[in-house]
Amino acid sequence: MIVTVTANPSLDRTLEVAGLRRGQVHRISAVHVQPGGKGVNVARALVSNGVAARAIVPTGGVEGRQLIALLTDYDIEVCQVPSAGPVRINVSVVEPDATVTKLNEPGATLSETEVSGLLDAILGNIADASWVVLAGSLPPGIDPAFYAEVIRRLDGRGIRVAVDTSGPALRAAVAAGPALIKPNREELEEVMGRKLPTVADIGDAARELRDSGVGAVLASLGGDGALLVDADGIWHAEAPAVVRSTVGAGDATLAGFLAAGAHGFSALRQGVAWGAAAVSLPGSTMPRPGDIRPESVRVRARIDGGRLLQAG
Ligand SMILES: Nc1ncnc2c1ncn2[C@@H]1O[C@H](COP(=O)(O)OP(=O)(O)O)[C@@H](O)[C@H]1O
Ligand SMILES: O=P(O)(O)OC[C@H]1O[C@](O)(COP(=O)(O)O)[C@@H](O)[C@@H]1O
Repeated sequence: MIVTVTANPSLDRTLEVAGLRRGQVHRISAVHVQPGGKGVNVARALVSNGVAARAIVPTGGVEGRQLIALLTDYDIEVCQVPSAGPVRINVSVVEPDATVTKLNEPGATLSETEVSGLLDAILGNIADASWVVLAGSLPPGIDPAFYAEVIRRLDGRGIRVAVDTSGPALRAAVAAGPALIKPNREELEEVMGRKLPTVADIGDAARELRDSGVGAVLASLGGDGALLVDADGIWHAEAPAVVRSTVGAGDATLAGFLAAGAHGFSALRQGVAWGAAAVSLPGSTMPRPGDIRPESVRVRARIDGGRLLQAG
């Protein structure tokens, strides 16, 4: 069982438009409304590929009820933590060249009681977990060290923790030594406090994080694929894709990596295959087995030191 925690879930509206122009009226050509938030997406990707997942989510308001209704389409065990404020709505605007503009709400403030309800829900629903995935931003009202606190509470219980978040929450989580983090390039640059223009720079940063106590770093690099540094080595992998929507691609990558054992180049291959499949699907649609092509992924153990990453 893989348990995901999404402290700040969302209803994701992906709008397809011919071209975004500030200050103009736009006619939308297609709308996708999907359950969202990073841990929710990881759980959707896992169950879509036959891996058992439980999603822990605070749910409030009409939007929370809609989120739960949309999740009934998936075979996910959902653990709801009642909250007074509504689940946020995040809007992504996708243009024909696959440029994505994301408008993410902060989310409703969680009260102290709701935060301790969330912590209790996590601690009470992980006995059968091999992995706990702490994913996405924290809503207002939660201490940025919340994920770090969960990592410390799970220490010594034989449960591995993966973290996919950003900013101060990621920095605090890194200091608590999780088994795995899945930053994208921007998040990694933020945590390192420096620019990382090349694949080699990403590898150096990932090694430094491992030296500081993080078990493994799976850095997703958009069109440049992903780089893994774990106890056994370093690999870079990428796959060609016809890009339609990148929303949720990082979540699909993390799900594929965990589903494949979360270790070494074969798990990296699956992660990149799931990410490449996700970008070819509309909205934040998670790939199913028929969409995923691990044979199209090229994995290298030698890092092309000078290779500049695409502008992102
Ligand atoms: N333009 C692209 N072409 C091919 N694959 C892509 C592209 N953008 C993203 N991907 C795939 O999706 C994965 C996750 O994308 P990324 O943008 O790094 O994550 P996040 O969604 O977390 O920001 C990448 O590792 C890659 O496999
Ligand atoms: O919690 P955050 O950082 O605001 O991100 C939430 C958004 O990220 C997503 O999980 C998509 O994530 P990625 O595109 O990074 O994989 C959306 O479902 C959601 O709207």
